[in-house]
Amino acid sequence: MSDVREIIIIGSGPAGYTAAVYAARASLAPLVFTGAVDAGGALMNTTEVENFPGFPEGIMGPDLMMNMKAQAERFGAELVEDDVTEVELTGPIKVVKDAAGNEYRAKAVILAMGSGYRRLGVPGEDKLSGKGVSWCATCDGFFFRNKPIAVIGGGDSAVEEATFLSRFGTSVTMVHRRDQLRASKIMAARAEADPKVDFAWNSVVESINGDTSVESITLRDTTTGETRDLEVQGVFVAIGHDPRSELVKGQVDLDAEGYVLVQPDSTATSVPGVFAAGDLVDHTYRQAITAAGTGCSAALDAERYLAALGDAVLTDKAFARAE
Ligand SMILES: Cc1cc2nc3c(=O)[nH]c(=O)nc-3n(C[C@H](O)[C@H](O)[C@H](O)COP(=O)(O)OP(=O)(O)OC[C@H]3O[C@@H](n4cnc5c(N)ncnc54)[C@H](O)[C@@H]3O)c2cc1C
Repeated sequence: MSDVREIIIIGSGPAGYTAAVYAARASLAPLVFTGAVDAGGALMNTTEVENFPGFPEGIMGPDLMMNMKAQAERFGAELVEDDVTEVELTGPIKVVKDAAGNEYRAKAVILAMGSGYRRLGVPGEDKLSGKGVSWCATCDGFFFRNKPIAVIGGGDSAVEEATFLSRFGTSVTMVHRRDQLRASKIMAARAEADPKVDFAWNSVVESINGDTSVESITLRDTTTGETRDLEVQGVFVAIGHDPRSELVKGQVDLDAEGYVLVQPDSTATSVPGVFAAGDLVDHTYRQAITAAGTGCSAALDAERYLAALGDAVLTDKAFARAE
């Protein structure tokens, strides 16, 4: 059993690193898989983070994540900069395999693989990401004060983004491929009643244009095929999220949209010894601070689970001695 660790954490966003800080400080020597390409998580792709408590002047996303990494390492977390490609979670000893073909075992696993914002996949989107293109109005809306904005999408979250952004922008154009919103009636009515929100119906984005920042988007009318440019300085893409739960599909319970299900008031999944945190479980808030919060909870839940396992082993030994 010597090569069996106490705890393995998969993911190095705010959820994974916070879980690592707590687990390391509890002397559980966590092994953290950071991911090969996305080490540090979603905030590595953003500029200023202004709403994470403790940084009154804001902090650059990559700096915040480097700080979290350093804090986890300071207390003894061990990092593997690779993707986990396979897991076997059902038994009492969990097996985790990485892309390099190494195999690791642990008594508890924390899943913190996050979720990916769906991208439009059009020219200009990658180049201007963080330079006018955003996936998070709560995070970035403030930067578009008195500027024209477009929100792409027609569901509840797109409407929520649009009505939130109308506080800041001079105008907010909702670009939707259909001729009416997909959002619930009450949400749609809210957008329609907002004097700053207007609509580009039957429209899809062909490209996002600008050299160093967004200057316009090119829209194509889905009924006539005609294209036109719309001058905007902010583009918020709100066409959905996909939790990165493929790795554990079929092993832990997921909801219909693929988010990992946890028990009420807990981070425990359907499998004993497996906990989940951050955007991987979160339909609603999807913020760095909420991910960090549930990362903390997952480490504390795992710590209690391991302590109970230890108690069970001690009790078994005591019974064995008495027999
Ligand atoms: C552009 C942008 C700007 C944002 N700005 C803000 C902001 O200003 N304020 C705010 O509060 N929130 C912001 N957010 C939201 C915030 O980034 C997320 O809510 C938060 O990062 C979620 O944390 P997480 O740890 O759950 O997941 P993530 O940060 O997504 O991290 C997931 C981690 O899992 C790893 N991973 C995934 N699969 C595997 C695997 N198979 N093996 C190993 N590792 C794996 C990835 O490499 C990554 O390290 C922003 C998001 C984006 C995209």
